Amino acid sequence: MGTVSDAEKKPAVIFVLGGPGSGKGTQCANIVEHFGYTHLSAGDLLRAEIKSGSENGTMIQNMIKEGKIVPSEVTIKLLQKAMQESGNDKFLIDGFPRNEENRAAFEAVTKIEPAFVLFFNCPEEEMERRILSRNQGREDDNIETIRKRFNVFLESSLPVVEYYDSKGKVRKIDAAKSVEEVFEAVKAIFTPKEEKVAV
Ligand SMILES: Nc1ncnc2c1ncn2[C@@H]1O[C@H](COP(=O)(O)OP(=O)(O)O)[C@@H](O)[C@H]1O
Ligand SMILES: Nc1ccn([C@@H]2O[C@H](COP(=O)(O)OP(=O)(O)O)[C@@H](O)[C@H]2O)c(=O)n1
Ligand SMILES: [Mg+2]
Repeated sequence: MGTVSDAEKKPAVIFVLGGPGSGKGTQCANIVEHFGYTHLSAGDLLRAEIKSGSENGTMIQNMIKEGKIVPSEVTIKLLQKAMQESGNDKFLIDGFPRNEENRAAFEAVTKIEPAFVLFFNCPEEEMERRILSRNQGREDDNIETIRKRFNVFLESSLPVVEYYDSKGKVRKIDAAKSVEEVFEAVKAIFTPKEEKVAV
């Protein structure tokens, strides 16, 4: 505990960001299959926390319904627990950090810097279409909440992407294409250069 060897064992983290409906979850599932990462969706962890009947459940549910961002203390605890339980040492953290508070708190608490940020760039009309046909029974996938989530994305989440961009850490993907085409672009980022076949 707290030794140098612990510091050496810091897990590899990739933040997967993009607006609601940009395809983060879909592409993370593909990356898991091909590259052995563990996928941790902050939204999925928060929804599981509601279902578990936790004391924070009602607060989380209300915030999700309003498209607001849950205090990072709650979300980071869930992420840390899932990381420990996974037994893996490489993670796709999907939908987090969603604002500056998420970002700064994660860094302060875990001391982990992401290897890079995978950013799915998609026009709002396309994201809206996708969410409205997602059919996962989510309480926030209605037009009223979607509009609020888009505003939060523009005002709070994009600045986080810009912060990492200023550090040269953003790998931006055109997410408006088909699932297959987007995954081709994703694969190019995850495949080490020496393994790429020259053409
Ligand atoms: N490239 C794509 N083209 C069309 N539909 C997509 C694409 N990627 C994902 N979808 C669909 O759009 C919806 C939102 O995708 P999802 O992966 O849940 O996005 P996010 O996690 O960013 O909100 C899902 O119903 C998914 O099947
Ligand atoms: N870091 C995060 C991620 C999600 N959330 C909440 O969970 C909701 C759904 O997040 P999600 O990542 O599952 O949504 P999508 O971008 O996948 O559509 C967000 O709108 C927030 O209310 C949060 O509070 N903090
Ligand atoms: Mg998602």
